[in-house]
Amino acid sequence: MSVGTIAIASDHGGVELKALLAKDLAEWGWTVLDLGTDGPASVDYPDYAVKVAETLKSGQADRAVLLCGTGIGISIAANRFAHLRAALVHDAFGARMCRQHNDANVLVMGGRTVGPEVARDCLKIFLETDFEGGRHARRVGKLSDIV
Ligand SMILES: O=C(CO)[C@H](O)[C@H](O)COP(=O)(O)O
Repeated sequence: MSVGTIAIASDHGGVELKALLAKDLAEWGWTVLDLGTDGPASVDYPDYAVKVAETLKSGQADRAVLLCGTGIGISIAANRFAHLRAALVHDAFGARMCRQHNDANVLVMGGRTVGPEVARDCLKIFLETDFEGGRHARRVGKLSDIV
């Protein structure tokens, strides 16, 4: 039985890590919407942030994973959309805090900056950690006021 639906996308710099994480997600019971890219050919990371933004906007998924070489470009692109709170994460602490304090709905990592085991840990924590609300809800609410 599916535990939920999650979108995943990357440019060529994150495509190998995407394949590993998509497999993990399926094994953990998630329905995975793989929005590409599908191979090593060079592509442009903003296009994949747009795909994720559209997928979350439509309600087909309410969480996503985005990957590029460093995670930097694709997180910049994702955070141009008001309904995305994309967190570039490199370790377990960041993965936990982006959920507890920031209610991040997009986990971003770099295929060239984190190894598969760290990435897998971060993803698991991201999925299993709840938003704490309270004072953080006020601050996250203010993010929505920034146009
Ligand atoms: O990390 C990235 C953006 O932040 C890209 O994956 C990276 O810039 C792609 O580089 P190249 O075209 O040299 O493979």
